[in-house]
Amino acid sequence: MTTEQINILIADPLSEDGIFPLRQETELNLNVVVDTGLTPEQLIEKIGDFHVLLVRSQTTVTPEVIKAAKNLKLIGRAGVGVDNIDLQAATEHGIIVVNAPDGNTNSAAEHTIAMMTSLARYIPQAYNSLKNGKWDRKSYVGVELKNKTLGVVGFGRIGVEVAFRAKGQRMQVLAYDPFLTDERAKELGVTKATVDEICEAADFITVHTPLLPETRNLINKEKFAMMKDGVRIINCARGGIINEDDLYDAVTEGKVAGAALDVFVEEPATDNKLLTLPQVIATPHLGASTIEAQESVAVDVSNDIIKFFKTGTVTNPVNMPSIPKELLAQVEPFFELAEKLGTFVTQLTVEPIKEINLFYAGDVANYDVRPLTSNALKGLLSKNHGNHVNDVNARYLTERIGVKINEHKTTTAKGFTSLLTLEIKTANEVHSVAGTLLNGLGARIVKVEDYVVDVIPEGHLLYIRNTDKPGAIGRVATKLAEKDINIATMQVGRAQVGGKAVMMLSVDNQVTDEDLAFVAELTNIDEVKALTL
Ligand SMILES: NC(=O)C1=CN([C@@H]2O[C@H](COP(=O)(O)OP(=O)(O)OC[C@H]3O[C@@H](n4cnc5c(N)ncnc54)[C@H](O)[C@@H]3O)[C@@H](O)[C@H]2O)C=CC1
Ligand SMILES: O=C(O)C(=O)COP(=O)(O)O
Repeated sequence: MTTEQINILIADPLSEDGIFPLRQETELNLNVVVDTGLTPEQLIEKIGDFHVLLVRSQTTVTPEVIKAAKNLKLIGRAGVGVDNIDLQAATEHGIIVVNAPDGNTNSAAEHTIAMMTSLARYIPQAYNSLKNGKWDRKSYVGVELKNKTLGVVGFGRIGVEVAFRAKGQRMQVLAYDPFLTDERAKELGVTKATVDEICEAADFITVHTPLLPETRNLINKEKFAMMKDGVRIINCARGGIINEDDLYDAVTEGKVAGAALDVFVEEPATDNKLLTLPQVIATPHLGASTIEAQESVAVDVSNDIIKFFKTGTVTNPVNMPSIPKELLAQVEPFFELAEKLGTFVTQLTVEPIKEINLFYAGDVANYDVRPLTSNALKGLLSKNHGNHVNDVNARYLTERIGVKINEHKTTTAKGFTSLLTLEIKTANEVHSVAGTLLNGLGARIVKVEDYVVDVIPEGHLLYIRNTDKPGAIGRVATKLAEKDINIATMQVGRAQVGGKAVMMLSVDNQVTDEDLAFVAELTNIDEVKALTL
């Protein structure tokens, strides 16, 4: 049981029913603080005490917030879009970001359909008019959805659900998504199209992509120019996917008959010029605002927080690869071994590493080995980054310093069921270490450089390279005894009789390379290194 207190800051309004997993958790010592509506300065001041930050779309998690977040381990987004969170800064600081991608799909899709129907039939305008005492039937003659073409740009969870519902309205659906295959389009009963084809053919266009550099201004002046006169536009995804100035012009010029917007470049959007246009109907980012969606996203993100602090893994990571359960079961036993190999090999050199080669051999090569590589890199970087390196940032930090990472797979493992070999290259040196899992006995290092050994990768080790001449082993043992360094186990290996050899000793207490200078001076000893795993 973990007793250390985990402080959780809920900075945006979350469903109280949805956070019940946090409230009722007993194994972890969770301290949940709800403080919504903080200014950016207040958040920066406050965040240092917290291990978890939970947000929706209102709170912007800037690099400054992350810099001030000295204890932060996890940022939870109770919803889909993470464009309000600086993922790069989070990754750099080893902070895992999780979201709740499934919980609000229905609500967002239903809201999109509600907006499209309202747009087609002028419901908000007519409502306003009637509430203002007018019985005006002439101004609000709408269009039917039936037999119209809906273009869906971004065919992920929400896009697909919108398409299903639109088909229920007997609309034809054109869909664009870089990942949409012909087979899937056919299976879902939609026609695959490009964005340009959608612009040319659609009567209604709805966007459902994330806001990314590639999707910002995806629908712009050029795209409006391609559209049919009288097209209607819906955005329940993110402000900025449709260029707001270009939309304003297209509406005022009469190209676009109307637009329904739930999201805006700047929110709260009380001062947006689009809202002055009678053809534009709008809601204040309400796509996910239903009892059901809010409960669901809060439950999902709460469960991921608990899972993270109990197991170190999460279900919905945003800035690290998600490991499916089946894969995790296969590769998790190798995590520690991979990390130890990294910790081991990095201590064999003082030169900067330029290239890392990971060789996966045998059974393990049948799986996605990227999580193992992350663990190996974590071990490798630990010498310089201590515990600031983790699964989230290990690959990022390695690549940032310009180190090349190569993964190689082969099915033959030299007699082992699975064998992991880690090789590092510096400007002048190449070092390698290999390890395996022995049935029932755990991890073993089985090869260091070219020498076959059998070493448990833990504790304090001495790695001694020598020439295979009588007396070398005895001299080392005697010298260590003189200095009161107790040998727990000892392994020797050699490439050939009388040639280069290696001794691997485990000792009871930590020693440094300096403590061992006297060993290096012994006859036939070439190199001595103290390693801690
Ligand atoms: N208004 C609201 O309250 C809500 C808004 N959203 C927003 O809806 C959007 C979509 O959410 P989901 O469907 O759950 O996400 P998703 O990840 O399931 O789908 C997004 C799709 O966009 C596609 N995409 C990426 N780049 C693209 C490009 N350049 N062109 C076309 N498609 C591209 C992806 O391949 C993916 O299939 C997100 O921006 C999310 O933040 C989500 C929930 C509620
Ligand atoms: O999930 C999303 O991406 C949303 O846009 C929902 O935002 P919200 O949590 O309602 O602020």
